[in-house]
Amino acid sequence: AAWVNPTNKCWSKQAKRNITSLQSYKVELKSTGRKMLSAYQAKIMGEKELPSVLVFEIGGPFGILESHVEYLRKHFNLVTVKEFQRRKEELCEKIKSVFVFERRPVIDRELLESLPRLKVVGNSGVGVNHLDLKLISSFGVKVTNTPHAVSDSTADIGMALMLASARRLVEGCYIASSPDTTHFAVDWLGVEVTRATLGIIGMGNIGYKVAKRAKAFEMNILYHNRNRRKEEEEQAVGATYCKNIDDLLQQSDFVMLVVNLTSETHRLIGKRELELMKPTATLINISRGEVIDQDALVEALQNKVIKAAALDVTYPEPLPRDHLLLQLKNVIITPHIGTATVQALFMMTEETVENILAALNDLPIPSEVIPK
Ligand SMILES: O=CC(=O)O
Repeated sequence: AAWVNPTNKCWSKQAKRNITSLQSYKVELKSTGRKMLSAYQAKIMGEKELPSVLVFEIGGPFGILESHVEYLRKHFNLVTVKEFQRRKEELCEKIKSVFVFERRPVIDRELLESLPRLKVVGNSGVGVNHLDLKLISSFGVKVTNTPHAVSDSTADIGMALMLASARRLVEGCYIASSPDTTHFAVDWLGVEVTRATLGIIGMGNIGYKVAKRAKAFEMNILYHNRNRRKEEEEQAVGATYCKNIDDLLQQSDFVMLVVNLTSETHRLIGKRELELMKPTATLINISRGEVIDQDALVEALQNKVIKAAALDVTYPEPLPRDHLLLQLKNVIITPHIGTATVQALFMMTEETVENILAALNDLPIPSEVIPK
């Protein structure tokens, strides 16, 4: 029987969904993506079978979500790590891509050496600090990520942490549900986010989405970024550029970290930076734990150098149960849930599929990560 390309049907539906749901991705899809989608179809039609893609596992706490499997199988022949290990000789010549979610599967030299036809590592997520980009690239393999799919949900978590910390939401939940509570006293107060100063460090896709949200809270927005944003982009969200991070730290009521973890941002916030912050300020981290010197942060929180911290990321994750950060009342910690929404996870899968297909078909890749 003739091989029927299952991507055909799915792309048109998919393209429509992308265009309505991926706000900032819209622009890219319109200019390049739409053309690319039909180009994929043309190219893929010429192939006899779907490309084989290695995934960690299907289902389970660390595997591909069951609800994504059907979609992925429309584009790829999925090979789990276990299956690959069992049938290595036969499969190693077939696998052209690895779909990575968080650290799974680990891409090390041994794996790279065992996959001679590997062309692309598709990371489902924006942060690629867990990938050795130089090593991967030395095998002639490309790396892609999903900066668009993650931006709304991660910006939302930044806002949620800022609001929860400012209004002492976690303490409030405890008081409301504690058996010891007999009446609601107003003997502790939060602070308002409205019209406060927010300093955003890292003004990429996510940082900019945070700024958009903060504008609705009438916040005074400062930002620092390697590259200054265009004037019209600054004006659209009312953000002021701080070339010097120190200025931002000194002026902000809330400092939000939204940078990628690189050698330049590793321990970006240490003792000196915490001391520059206001004693009334809150530090929010939605990037990677290693951007902060955690020991310095514990000390600053204990000594009231800053008022509070709200962290979606730490090192390690999870923290050891006796870690001091878990014992401080002025700290909120969430379990790295920036992208943990139904929508974000599916869009990440979609964006990864598009990246992988583009790479496998020698087409422009929507989100390629180039090693520096
Ligand atoms: O942490 C989440 C991501 O890197 O997308």
